[in-house]
Amino acid sequence: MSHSALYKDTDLVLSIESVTKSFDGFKAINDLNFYLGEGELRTIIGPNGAGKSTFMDLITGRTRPDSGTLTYHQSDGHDLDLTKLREYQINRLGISRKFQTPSIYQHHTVYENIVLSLSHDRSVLKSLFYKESVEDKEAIEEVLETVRLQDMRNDPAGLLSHGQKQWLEIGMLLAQKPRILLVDEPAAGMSDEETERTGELLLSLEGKHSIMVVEHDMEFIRQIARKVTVLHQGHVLKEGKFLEVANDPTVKEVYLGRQKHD
Ligand SMILES: Nc1ncnc2c1ncn2[C@@H]1O[C@H](COP(=O)(O)OP(=O)(O)OP(=O)(O)O)[C@@H](O)[C@H]1O
Repeated sequence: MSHSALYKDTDLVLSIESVTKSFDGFKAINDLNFYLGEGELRTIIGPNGAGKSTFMDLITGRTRPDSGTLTYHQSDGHDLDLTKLREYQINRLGISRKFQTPSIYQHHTVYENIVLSLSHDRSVLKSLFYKESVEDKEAIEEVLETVRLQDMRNDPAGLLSHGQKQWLEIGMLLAQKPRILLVDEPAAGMSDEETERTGELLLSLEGKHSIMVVEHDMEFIRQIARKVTVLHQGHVLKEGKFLEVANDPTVKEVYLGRQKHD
């Protein structure tokens, strides 16, 4: 690709250019251009139906674009065309997604859940016989500390609060050391205190992973906002700092105004 030298200089992990995706003739994603930097924490907002989920689906290979390019810039400087890869291959490259509903093993302890996520074999039974290496143990300790679940390590995951379950799942993904982490409405259903802690957690990941957070809660976005991307009708309407975006008349009209009416 002619641009790759430029991309390396600017330390991008992902370049999305002119991407369009239609469902039954309706453009859920319409000429989307988007760039994600190494280690950046990006928030994606937009009204219902703006195309946020489809956008995430395109990155993870769950959905294929009709046209346009999705380029993953590997740390060794080589570019990969994500549209040519299957979902599991994209995941193996280090692109992970945290869905809203946690998929943890309720009857296993917090610690075991992280061990399970570390093992490359997908079978639960085999994973339980998986013996962690010294490095694995260190990595697990680091994850437990990051998600602040050290004291709950021996508790069955099913006994955790809603917020703690969400953090555990983020921890399970972190144990796999993703380069890009996509997080879908992490604060949904959380108490104010849990929401704030989730914000602190995401902020602590900045610089270590490239993170994209899709979120609706404006207070939460204000807490974690660095660069904010506003999606509208499958296209980037505005990108910038929280206040720039929040005070933009067009954004207010399509997003904030509509939310007020809702
Ligand atoms: N598989 C599909 N088949 C048909 N239409 C779809 C499909 N997926 C999404 N759409 C349509 O594309 C548009 C964008 O949907 P998408 O779920 O990506 O938006 P969103 O921003 O995530 O919305 P929300 O905030 O409500 O979750 C919507 O109008 C939706 O109805």
